[in-house]
Amino acid sequence: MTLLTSWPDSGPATVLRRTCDPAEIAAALKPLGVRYEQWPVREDLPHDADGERVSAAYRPQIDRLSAEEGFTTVDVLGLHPGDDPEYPVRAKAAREKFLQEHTHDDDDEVRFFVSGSGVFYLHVGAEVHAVLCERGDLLGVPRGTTHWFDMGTRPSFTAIRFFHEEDGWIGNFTGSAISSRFPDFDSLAAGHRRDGGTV
Ligand SMILES: CSCCC(=O)/C(O)=C/O
Ligand SMILES: [Fe+2]
Ligand code: NI
Repeated sequence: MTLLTSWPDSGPATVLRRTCDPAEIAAALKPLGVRYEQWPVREDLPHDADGERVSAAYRPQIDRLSAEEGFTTVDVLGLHPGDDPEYPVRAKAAREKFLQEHTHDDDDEVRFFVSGSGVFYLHVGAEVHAVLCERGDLLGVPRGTTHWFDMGTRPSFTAIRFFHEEDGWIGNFTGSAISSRFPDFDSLAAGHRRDGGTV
């Protein structure tokens, strides 16, 4: 189950909202201009399937969303523990990059989780909304939204990323250390599992 947790941006001592209900999550995110929906998952796909297999498996959904929203570029980003000796270095570098609060000023951030999980933290107005996404979740965050992303200390996810721009991922970092003051992926996922969640 997906988990949405909201706090004031002053810190996580007060929880403003905590829900696993997909309809509640979609309704809470809608006023922020954020699209949240769940797509049927391809159970036949290995969790660490390569980009070509992922694109082929989700081709109808990719084509439909691209036509609907005018996306011109789609890529598949995957990171899974396995035999790759480079995994620890790649995982650390990727985590550090996305953990810094940033915006994408020229493009929306639209991601579909093919497997695994990760947390998007949306810093909107005076609140922070953490969306713990898992397989089957589509999140669409409008350009200019201040956010960060945590994949945890042992990242395992594959996501399809949709872009309007050929340049792909361009982040503008705010320089804020806010991400260090909020529960990280490991802690949110552990709490969610204690409550019976599957992430
Ligand atoms: C789940 S896709 C990797 C994260 C990403 O692309 C991004 O922009 C995070 O803020
Ligand atoms: Fe981002
Ligand atoms: Ni869950």
